[in-house]
Amino acid sequence: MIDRIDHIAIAVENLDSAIDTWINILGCDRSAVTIHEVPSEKVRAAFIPLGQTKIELLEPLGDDGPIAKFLSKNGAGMHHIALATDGVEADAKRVTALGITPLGEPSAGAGGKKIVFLHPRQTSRVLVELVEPKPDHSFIQ
Ligand SMILES: CC[C@H](C(=O)O)C(=O)SCCNC(=O)CCNC(=O)[C@H](O)C(C)(C)COP(=O)(O)OP(=O)(O)OC[C@H]1O[C@@H](n2cnc3c(N)ncnc32)[C@H](O)[C@@H]1OP(=O)(O)O
Ligand SMILES: [Co+2]
Repeated sequence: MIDRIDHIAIAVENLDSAIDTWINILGCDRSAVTIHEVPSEKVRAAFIPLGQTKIELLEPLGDDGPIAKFLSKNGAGMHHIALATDGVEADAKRVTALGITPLGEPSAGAGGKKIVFLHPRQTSRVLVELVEPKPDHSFIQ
């Protein structure tokens, strides 16, 4: 069941300067930021904790991949909203029955959490990521 926003994601050209911007806006220490490279998504991600949710900053790894393509078309900006669920497979099946197509099978996202995306054409043109936090919450960020 989906029960909260896990993170709000922003595509950025330069991760380090975006981290500086957002830790200043949020008034948090840089030591609270966790950075993950996820080659399968061709992205380097920084998570900044914000109460029960996070800001995710995404910089492309290389010239191809979803973030590179998004930036080349739109420049930096809001990229997706991630919703936390205790069962990503069950929710992917549930939304499929509603006619919303998951983009592929659930796979490992940042920190090894199980993720799947839904096509924005079927979700009010907002890219939605379903994310299943690890049971031991070993990867809070
Ligand atoms: C490190 C993992 C991390 C985590 O949280 O753990 C991540 O979040 S990884 C984030 C990067 N990975 C992804 O984004 C994977 C899912 N995305 C995709 O599969 C594609 O980006 C897709 C299918 C959304 C779009 O790819 P496509 O090649 O079809 O791009 P187009 O530019 O042709 O777009 C088609 C259509 O979709 C609209 N679109 C694209 N991106 C977005 C977006 N971020 N938000 C809303 N809408 C989007 C685009 O405008 C086109 O619409 P159209 O009706 O054709 O004008
Ligand atoms: Co994400």
